[in-house]
Amino acid sequence: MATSEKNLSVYNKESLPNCKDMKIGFVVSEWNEDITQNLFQGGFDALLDVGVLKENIVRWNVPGSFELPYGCKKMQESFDMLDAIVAVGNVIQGETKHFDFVCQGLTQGIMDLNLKSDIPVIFCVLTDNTRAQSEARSGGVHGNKGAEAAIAAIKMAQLRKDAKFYKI
Ligand SMILES: Nc1c(NC[C@H](O)[C@H](O)[C@H](O)CO)[nH]c(=O)[nH]c1=O
Ligand SMILES: CC(=O)[C@@H](O)COP(=O)(O)O
Repeated sequence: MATSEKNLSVYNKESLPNCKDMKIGFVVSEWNEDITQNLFQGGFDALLDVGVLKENIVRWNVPGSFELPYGCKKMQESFDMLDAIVAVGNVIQGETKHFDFVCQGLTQGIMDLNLKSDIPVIFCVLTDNTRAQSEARSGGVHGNKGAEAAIAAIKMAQLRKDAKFYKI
């Protein structure tokens, strides 16, 4: 299903675990800052809506999306009490192949963090052909990917808790 066939901001609160003790981090890219701020706000608002406490949310900024893996890694090391981290970025195709390398690098970096470390890192990065596509997915006609990512963070945080519970 393509994003254009769904609303990224829609979630079922009833299906979520108790979130009041969850601690969530955001690492936010400053490139395309209007878009990434909207993504962050969408995620922040969704977390409060489902019961996460404002004081249990931490945010760091990085210069661009290519720096997201490093920022998330340092956040994992600095705040080992976090239940999940959301990596927020927006990469828009320009005239050159730079888009491909930024997207490949950040995607591999975030996947590596998920496979090699304990705190889950959620991929809240819009990788779009046009600014219009990014605007539509950060609080526009297709909803807000930040909200989708925040809900994913809650679900992965709970999966991590459940996994520790069942570990002998
Ligand atoms: N063009 C975009 C970038 N480029 C910057 C890189 O992410 C990186 O900060 C730079 O290459 C220095 O290492 N970043 C985005 O997040 N979005 C873009 O559209
Ligand atoms: C994703 C990018 O780095 C890109 O927006 C930069 O634009 P250009 O490819 O025209 O240098």
